[in-house]
Amino acid sequence: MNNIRQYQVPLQKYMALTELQERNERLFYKLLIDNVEELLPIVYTPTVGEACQKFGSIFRRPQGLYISLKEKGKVLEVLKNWPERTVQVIVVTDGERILGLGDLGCQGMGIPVGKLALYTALGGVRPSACLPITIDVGTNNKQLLEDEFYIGLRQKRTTGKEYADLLDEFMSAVKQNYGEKVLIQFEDFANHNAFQLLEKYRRTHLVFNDDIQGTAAVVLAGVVAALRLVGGSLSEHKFLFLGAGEAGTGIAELIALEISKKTKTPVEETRKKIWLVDSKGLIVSSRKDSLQQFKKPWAHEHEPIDNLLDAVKAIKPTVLIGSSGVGRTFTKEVIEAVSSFNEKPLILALSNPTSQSECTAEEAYTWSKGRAIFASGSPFDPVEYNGKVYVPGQSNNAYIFPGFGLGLVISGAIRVHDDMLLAASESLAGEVTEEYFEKGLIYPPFSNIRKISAHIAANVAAKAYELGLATRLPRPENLVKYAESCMYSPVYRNYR
Ligand SMILES: NC(=O)C1=CN([C@@H]2O[C@H](COP(=O)(O)OP(=O)(O)OC[C@H]3O[C@@H](n4cnc5c(N)ncnc54)[C@H](OP(=O)(O)O)[C@@H]3O)[C@@H](O)[C@H]2O)C=CC1
Ligand SMILES: CC(=O)C(=O)O
Ligand SMILES: [Mg+2]
Repeated sequence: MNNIRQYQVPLQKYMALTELQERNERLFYKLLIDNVEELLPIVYTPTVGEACQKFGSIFRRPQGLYISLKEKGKVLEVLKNWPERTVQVIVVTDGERILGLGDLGCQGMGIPVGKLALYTALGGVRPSACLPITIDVGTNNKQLLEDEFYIGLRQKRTTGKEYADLLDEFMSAVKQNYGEKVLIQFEDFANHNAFQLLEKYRRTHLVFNDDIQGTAAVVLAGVVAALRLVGGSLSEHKFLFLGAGEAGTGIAELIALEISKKTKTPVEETRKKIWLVDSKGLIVSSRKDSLQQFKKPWAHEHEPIDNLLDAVKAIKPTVLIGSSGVGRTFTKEVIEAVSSFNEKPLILALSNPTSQSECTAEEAYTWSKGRAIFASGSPFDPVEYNGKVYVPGQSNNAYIFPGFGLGLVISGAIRVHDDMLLAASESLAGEVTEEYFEKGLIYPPFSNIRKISAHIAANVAAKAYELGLATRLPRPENLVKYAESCMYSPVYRNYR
């Protein structure tokens, strides 16, 4: 840590940690686990975003497996080149929507590598059982195509049948090589592929889309926890999203599902509490014909509104959620408006990395005159306002996916079910105790994450057994203890 702390520039810390991960993996994980709050912003958002942007020029050795269009017809052979035979979790991207930074092509590899480092450090999945994969179908990022250090295919993205065929070959090869119980986590695909891939493979493979499903579980947990501060039940709140893509509609759907289950109301009804704004304005029924499939359920009756501020004034949400990938969109006027009709507005600025956050923590607290309950996708330091210190929480799927994946792995689950997401979410919400509420936090600190992950894993595994989706039989009696016993720890053996 002393060495890492010598570096002033976060990207240099990232590079030093990458070298450490390659040189002494056990020490890397020991550092990460013991200093999780300090190192998370380096191996994960925001620094991992910068690392992906500059990936070509900081590249040393491949840390994951690249599968390119050139390998069409040979994907199984390529998979067999990976030296580990037992793989439990794959995180795969095609690099088209890296955080809120857009299409970074092959340079998106930093994301699967970073996510899997968290699978090990936060969720205890053995490093050797983690496989980062980037599928290289080209990039539409002109700057990268012209960059002499770009490491990927120098061509525009392929789409349509060629794309679908490569993905299909990949999905079959993974199952053939690693069996039915390997978890495939889709990460940072653009939404025009993400929803289709999830829909296509969720009945045949153990697949999980972190941006749609993991984000949904973490946000639902934060909102449920926040209700203890704000008051009211979930069904009494009104939600407005800026951004109606994977994160926005994924969260909206899980909230609607939870309200539906709690109030025994059809989900078609509970969706009416939730409104979304996209780049064209409020999603309303008059736009229905031109909307992408995943937005259609959110097209409620309302006159068209083309901007967020007017939507806030018209809808009067109690919860405002940013999932647009565009920074500084929660302006002073927007935050003042939402604070004018809420004693304690709940404001979540989910977009990553920090540069894309809809507002800063300081802006949220200052413009709401210290009344906002605020959390963000990338971390912000505590803020002092009017002599009081406010500690913003981090609303990031990193709270969910490591424990969620561990739960699937230890139960030998063969499919993901929405009820497992609700189970993970409930478990996380239950970890927020009074001492955190007093600081305004709606998530527990990451320093407790391994314990939290073990509880999430146990809850998810319990649900897998209940649903008949678990294959590890008999069911362990104490699932928390069992989860803990399965977790990798970076300790050295004692030799006599
Ligand atoms: N905190 C967390 O754990 C997570 C955070 N994220 C972050 O959320 C962001 C979005 O991700 P994701 O949902 O996958 O992305 P998508 O591309 O799927 O969705 C983005 C949405 O934002 C809308 N949008 C874009 N620009 C504007 C604008 N100027 N005004 C209003 N709406 C706009 C888009 O509109 P249109 O449809 O019209 O193009 C689209 O609906 C990213 O920054 C990502 O890092 C994602 C997952 C997890
Ligand atoms: C956190 C995450 O998954 C994202 O920003 O895409
Ligand atoms: Mg993501």
